[in-house]
Amino acid sequence: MTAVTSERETGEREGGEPGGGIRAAERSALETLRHGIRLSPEFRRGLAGTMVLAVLATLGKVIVPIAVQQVIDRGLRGSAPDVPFIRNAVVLCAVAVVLTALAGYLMNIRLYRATESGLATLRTKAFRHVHDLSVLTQNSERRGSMVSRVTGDVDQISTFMQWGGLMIVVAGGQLVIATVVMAVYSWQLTLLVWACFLPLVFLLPRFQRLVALRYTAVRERTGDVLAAVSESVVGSSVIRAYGSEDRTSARIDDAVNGQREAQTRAQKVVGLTFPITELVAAIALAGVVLLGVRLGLDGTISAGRLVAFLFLITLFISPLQTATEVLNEAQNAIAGWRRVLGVLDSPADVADPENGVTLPRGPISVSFEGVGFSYPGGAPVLHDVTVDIPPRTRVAVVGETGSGKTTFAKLLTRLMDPVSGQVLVDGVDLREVRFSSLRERIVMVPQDGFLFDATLEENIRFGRPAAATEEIRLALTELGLTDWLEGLPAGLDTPVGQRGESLSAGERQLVALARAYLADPDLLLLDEATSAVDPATEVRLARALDGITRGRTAVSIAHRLSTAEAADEVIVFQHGRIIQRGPHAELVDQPGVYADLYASWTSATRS
Ligand SMILES: Nc1ncnc2c1ncn2[C@@H]1O[C@H](COP(=O)(O)OP(=O)(O)OP(=O)(O)O)[C@@H](O)[C@H]1O
Repeated sequence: MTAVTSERETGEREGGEPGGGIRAAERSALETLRHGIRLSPEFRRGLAGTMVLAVLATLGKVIVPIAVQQVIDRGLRGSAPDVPFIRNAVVLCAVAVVLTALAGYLMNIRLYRATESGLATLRTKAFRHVHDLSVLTQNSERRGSMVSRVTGDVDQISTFMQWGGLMIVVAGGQLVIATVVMAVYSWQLTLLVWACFLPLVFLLPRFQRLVALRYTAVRERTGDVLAAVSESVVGSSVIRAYGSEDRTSARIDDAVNGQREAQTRAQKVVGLTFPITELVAAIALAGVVLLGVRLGLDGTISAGRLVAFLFLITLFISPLQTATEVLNEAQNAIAGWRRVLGVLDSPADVADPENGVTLPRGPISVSFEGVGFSYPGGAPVLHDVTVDIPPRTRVAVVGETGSGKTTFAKLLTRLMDPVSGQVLVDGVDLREVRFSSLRERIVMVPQDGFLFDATLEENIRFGRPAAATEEIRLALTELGLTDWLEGLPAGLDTPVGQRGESLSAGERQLVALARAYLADPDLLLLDEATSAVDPATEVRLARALDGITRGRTAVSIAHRLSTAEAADEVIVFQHGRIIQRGPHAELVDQPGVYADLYASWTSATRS
């Protein structure tokens, strides 16, 4: 069970905790569980009934030893067996066994139902919250970790809640009830049994720590395998192009072997639990037989009680045999809870305002007033940016790499909020605008717009889910893309593949533009793609860009300065400040950053 759990893990464990994760890591195991159950109250639903069934299932297990004792001591005591008594005892045993099995089954069903609905709530809450987190929290290195938290980590909790948690309840009850019955039969033999098992009870947690350590190594090695395999799959074209298949295979082989060895080392320790508990049980049995016979000869214990004792000892063994695994699972589950709660506790730093403003439709104006921004823990990347963009103006934002252009665009779409100053649309602070209104009026087309594994039509419709096929066709016609559409094998029904891999980079941009055009925003932000495209697509892109920006306020992060040439105004960024502003024709004649950028761009494109 543990091994399976470990293999499901992704290797992305403790690292990359979002802000709240630190708090979550400080919580004690009990607090973590309490907090988790508060967030998904379904876990508690019907718990009292489940506990009653657990007690019944456990009680049922001691009925057989008690019946055996009664049959031997009372049914077989006289010169002739008391057949009716024995028959009643057998029937009672049969009923008890059936009822125990039934109670166990019902308890399982109830437990599964409660844990599954609790986990479903947890998953939904975690996924929703991931969407609420700003881009600051969701930077690329953390996205994978977020996904593993809401999938693998929740699965880990699930394994424990449905198996380990139950084992703790049943096994704990089994130990208590068996001890009580044994003590009633003979306190001397009970002491003997506990004396044999007590060292094991102290030893098991230490043992479990060793198991946990070995499984940590397994998880690390599993992470290596995943990293090696995913890198080789993602980079398969580069690997083939450079003929480095052998090196890649060797890396994968090493990782797989490392995981196999770690897994074997872990299993060696886990496998020890069984023989050790068996050995202790055998010693206890031998001791009980020896001492029991002496007590029997003294007349202190009856034959029936002694035999029942031997049965009761077996009730001891199973919980102890699985204790190492259960403890390990409990530890994994608590770690899983901590990581999931870490996601849920990360504050959504860009919040939808309560009673937010809905902006009326129509041409939009933008103002940045003394805006400053720095990424968490980083140096300021925008300094006192002040700029006005009148409605229906086409603005090109240019600057060297890392000068702050994308940060400017992210602030304008409220993917994050400024550290100082404010961003206004139509005179309203962005922080006061209702999310739905904001997303309707302002659309950003990123460099590589994400395409879903669906048809071209479905991908374009993402801009406006209610759009009819004819409207999608019309949008493509208005953007001058009819010839492109007709050239595609299945027209609008062409599948684009995962992330749009069946299309060229330029075609993916065309789809992203058509999607934005269909959304019909009043302010359009374009992060122009840097990848080179073929001349025919270049012409189509230019045509589509012209069509999409016409009559709107449009801000383009221009990597090709032809976009700046066509814009009404150019804004030049350097080191997070606006250092030049004006039409291309004016700026290109002034000595300065823009003229230099333009000169190097023209020489690069002409060479
Ligand atoms: N998520 C982030 N976390 C920390 N720092 C960041 C992050 N994103 C960008 N930066 C830093 O902010 C600065 C401005 O980056 P920005 O992406 O705005 O520049 P840019 O002008 O758009 O660059 P490019 O043309 O290469 O896209 C850079 O120094 C960059 O390293």
